[in-house]
Amino acid sequence: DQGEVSATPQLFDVEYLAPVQIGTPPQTLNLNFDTGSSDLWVFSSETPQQSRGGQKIFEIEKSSSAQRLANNTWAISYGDGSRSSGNVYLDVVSVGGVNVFNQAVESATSVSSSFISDAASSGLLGLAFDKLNTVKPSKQKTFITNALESLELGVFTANLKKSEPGNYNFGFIDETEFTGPLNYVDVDSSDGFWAFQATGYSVEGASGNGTGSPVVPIAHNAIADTGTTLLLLPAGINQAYYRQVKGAKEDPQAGGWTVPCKADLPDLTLHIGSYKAVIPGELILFAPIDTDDIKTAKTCFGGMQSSAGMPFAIYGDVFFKAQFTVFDVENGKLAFAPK
Ligand SMILES: N#Cc1c(N)n[nH]c1N1CCCC1
Repeated sequence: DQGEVSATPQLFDVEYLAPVQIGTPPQTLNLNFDTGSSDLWVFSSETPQQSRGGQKIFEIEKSSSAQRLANNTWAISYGDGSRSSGNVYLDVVSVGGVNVFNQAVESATSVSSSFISDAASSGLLGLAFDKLNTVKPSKQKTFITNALESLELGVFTANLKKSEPGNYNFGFIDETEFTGPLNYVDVDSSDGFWAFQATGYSVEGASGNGTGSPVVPIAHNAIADTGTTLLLLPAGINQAYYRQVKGAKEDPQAGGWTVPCKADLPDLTLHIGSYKAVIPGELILFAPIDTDDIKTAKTCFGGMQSSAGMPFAIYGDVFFKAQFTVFDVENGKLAFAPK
């Protein structure tokens, strides 16, 4: 079996939503596919009215195949301080035609403010490792773990795009979505994340001769996380990069590095083993912070920020807009390729 779903960016590419069918008859909800967590949770008929902000909800009572997983609950909190919790059901879940029966569908009875105010997202579909699932007392499996035996190839892939829909594929690798060979890297899933080792970076134009700075070996542990918007890297990489940008500054008021919206940003190359992952400078220009009109805005937030204080760097959506990525569940590997 195999399937493909669109991944549609919300305003300023802050998150990407994909359609998921849940229950019988199928109810389609747009969920945030998150390779940084392992719970599939939804706004539902159990979510208090006061905690809804216009999201489409999963109407549990309308699904003839929904079964309560008695005496089990879930509660999750994310790195940005957001959190949600509730009850657990088993039901049929389909993504791009890939069907999983008896998938744990976690129904929210409580959600924090940032979820309430995100009207477009009906919840999350976790794609990290089962170890991170929060259901207690019986930890549940992710959609991809449950789907694995039915998939042609034990993989899923991410092909996100700047300001236009991309896609997630399940069970196959579409060679038309990338160029050149796939570069495989080892994954350490012992903490439940798609964690890997990056070996350094270089900044185009840094040496002034256009061939880019020498590789600076700031090796760092990183996770591949589609649920994070930006590229969060060691402070030293941020300093070396933004020092090349006239008008860039680290502004605690803004929450990090800002650049003039008209800046011509250099490319950033992330060295992963022998692979050079090039992040085009224009992807490191993120949302305007002084107005909502990018045409007149003067100051923009940087698409790369510091991971200082975090246990690892986080390769978020900015990275996946530049690099086609294979999440090889079968072999516990990641693979990257330019697009
Ligand atoms: N913070 C954070 C975070 C992350 N590292 N992966 N997914 C996250 N979220 C999903 C929905 C809210 C935050």
